Amino acid sequence: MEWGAVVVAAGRGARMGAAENKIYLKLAGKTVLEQALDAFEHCASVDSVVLVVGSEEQERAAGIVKAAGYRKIRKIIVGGAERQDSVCAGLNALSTDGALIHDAARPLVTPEQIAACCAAAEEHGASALAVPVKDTIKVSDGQGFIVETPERSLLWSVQTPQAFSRLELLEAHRRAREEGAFATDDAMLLERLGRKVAIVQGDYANLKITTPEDLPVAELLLRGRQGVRGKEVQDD
Ligand SMILES: Nc1ccn([C@@H]2O[C@H](COP(=O)(O)OP(=O)(O)OP(=O)(O)O)[C@@H](O)[C@H]2O)c(=O)n1
Ligand SMILES: C[C@](O)(CO)[C@H](O)COP(=O)(O)O
Repeated sequence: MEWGAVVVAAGRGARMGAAENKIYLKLAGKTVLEQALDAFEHCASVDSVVLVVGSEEQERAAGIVKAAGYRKIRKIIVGGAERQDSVCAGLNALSTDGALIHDAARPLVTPEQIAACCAAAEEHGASALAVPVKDTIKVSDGQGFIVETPERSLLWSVQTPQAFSRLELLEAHRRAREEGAFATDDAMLLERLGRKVAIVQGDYANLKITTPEDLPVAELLLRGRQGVRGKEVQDD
């Protein structure tokens, strides 16, 4: 199957509290956005990429893409008010049968994880990268009291990339819009239609840059990888 990726970067990064969109912050010498795009550029399963950016940020993103020399980025388009709107805009701009959805805010994704999501979606119809939950999770009553403790062995913390048939995901987005459903990820839009989404076990390191304390952790992990790659080159 031919795979295209929608990389969504049109958020504001309000929880980061930085002066600019968090995806333009630097991590290990590159922007968060470039770290994420690098993985898609280096993944043999991916043919093309649509980058979805904020309305004021098209020029800046185009500059970054040009300077980095990415060959797979076909379009840079403007996103919407919610992540769901940005993904939908990206899906409409993509032309491949398979659609990978990825948050630009996850700079630690690897080409291997992307390829694993494509393979699982080819086998099962749809897939999402996820890691088993480490903490005990509580459900609250919304007023500060615990009401329930779900069985932890069944809980997964879902990440991106998530992989789908492009037309099936577009249809799920259309249904969600029509029915006023709001989802924080794309797997949820298929779940609500009773479709199966396979879990691909990922890595705790594929964190989402959300709040300021995520930055030093991601920097350390990325520098560690660069160190390993540097050593591999020396050993060759
Ligand atoms: N309208 C939006 C909202 C989010 N995103 C993207 O979706 C990803 C995950 O969203 P999140 O981490 O919530 O990013 P922000 O919305 O930027 O953060 P915040 O909620 O703190 O403002 C990010 O890559 C973000 O750029 C997007 O493309 N369009
Ligand atoms: C899709 C996602 O990365 C899964 O963990 C996440 O839900 C997106 O971030 P948001 O903070 O919920 O917008």
